[in-house]
Amino acid sequence: MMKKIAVLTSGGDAPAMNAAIRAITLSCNYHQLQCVGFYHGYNGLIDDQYVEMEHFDVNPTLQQGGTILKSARCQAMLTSEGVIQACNTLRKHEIDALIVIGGDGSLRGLQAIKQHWEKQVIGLPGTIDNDLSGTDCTIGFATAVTTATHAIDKIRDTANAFERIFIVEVMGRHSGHIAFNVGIATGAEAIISFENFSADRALQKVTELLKAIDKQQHTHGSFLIVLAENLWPGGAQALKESLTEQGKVDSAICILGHIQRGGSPVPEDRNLGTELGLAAVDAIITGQDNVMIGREAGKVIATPLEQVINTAKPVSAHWVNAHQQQLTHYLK
Ligand SMILES: Nc1ncnc2c1ncn2[C@@H]1O[C@H](COP(=O)(O)OP(=O)(O)OP(=O)(O)O)[C@@H](O)[C@H]1O
Ligand SMILES: O=P(O)(O)OC[C@H]1O[C@](O)(CO)[C@@H](O)[C@@H]1O
Repeated sequence: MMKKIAVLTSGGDAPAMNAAIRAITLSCNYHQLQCVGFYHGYNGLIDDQYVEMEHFDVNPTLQQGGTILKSARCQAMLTSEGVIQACNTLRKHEIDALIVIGGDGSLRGLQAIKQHWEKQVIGLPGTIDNDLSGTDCTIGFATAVTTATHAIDKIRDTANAFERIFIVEVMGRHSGHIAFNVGIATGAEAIISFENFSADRALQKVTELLKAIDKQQHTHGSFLIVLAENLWPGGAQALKESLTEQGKVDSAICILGHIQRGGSPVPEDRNLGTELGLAAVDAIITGQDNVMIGREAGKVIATPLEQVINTAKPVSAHWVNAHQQQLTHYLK
C-alpha cells in the first residue's frame, strides 16, 4: 500500500520553511507517496487540522517567507496527554512517517511523539537562530542574517550622519549566531552576545564600551553596538541608561525584532530547504528513523535526534576572536 507522509512546521517560522515543504511535496509526488500537512505546528496534530498537500500549488511558495502550513508554539505538547492525543491523530490518519521542520523545541516534541508512536520520525532544522547541532546552518538563518545586515547598513548611514551611537538588538533567543554574523558583516564596533558577556560583568563592559566610544569619536563618528536579545540585564534600554549615567554618552536604540523572521528567503536558504526536504523523503524511503537531516561541509547527513537535542552549537571561538581582533586593530 502507498505510504502516507505527514509534515508540519513548528516553533518560530523561518524563511525557506516553504522551500522544504515544497520539496517534500514534490518528492512525495515523484515517488508516488501520499503527502499530508498539519497546520499550526503541533496544534494541528492535537486538533486534527489536516490538509492533503496535493491541494496546494507549492511551486510559487519557493520565494515566500513564513510557512504555508502556519506555525505555532503548542503548550499541550508539554503534557503526556497532549503527546498521546497527537499520536492518536497520526494513527487515525494512518500516517507512516512524520517530518517536523523546526528548532530544538520542535525536535524535542518529535522525540516525545516517537516514545508513543511506532512509525518513522524525521526532523529538519528550521529556525533563524542556527542553534542546532548536526547541521552547519539551519533553514532561515542566512536570510535572517542578510535582513539584519541590510537593516544595520541603513542604521549606519544615519548614525554616521549624526555621529551617533546605536544599540541594535538582534534575535537569536539564547545563542549568538545571528549577533556575531551580523555584527562582523556590518563592522559593528561592539558585539555583545552570550559568548563574550556575563551579567556579573555588565559594569566592566560599560567601562570598556565607554573607552572604545571615546577613542572612536576622535576618529570618525558612529559607533554601533550589536546586542543579542535576552542578554543584558534590563535589556537595551538599561544599557543605554548605563552609558548615559556613567559616561554622559547619549545613544539610540533599534530593536530589529520580527523583521528578522520574515521576507523572501535568500537563494542559500531556498537551496538548503530544498536539499533537506528531498533528503527527508529519501530518508523515509530508505527506512531511517528518529534522526534529523542536516548538511555539514557540503554533505547531507543524518544525526540521531537525541544527539542533536543534547549537543550545543556555540558560536566558534575563532569567530568570537575574529571580532575581537578586528576591534583591537581598529582601536589601536
Ligand atoms: N520537551 C518538549 N516536549 C514536547 N514538545 C515540546 C518540547 N519542547 C518544545 N516542544 C514543542 O515544540 C514547540 C516549539 O518549541 P520552541 O518554542 O522551543 O521553538 P523551536 O522549535 O525551538 O523553534 P525556535 O527556537 O526557532 O522558535 C513548543 O511550543 C512545543 O509544542
Ligand atoms: O515570535 P516569538 O514567539 O516572540 O519568539 C521569538 C523568538 O523566536 C525566534 O525568532 C526564533 O527562535 C527567536 O530568535 C526569538 O527569541
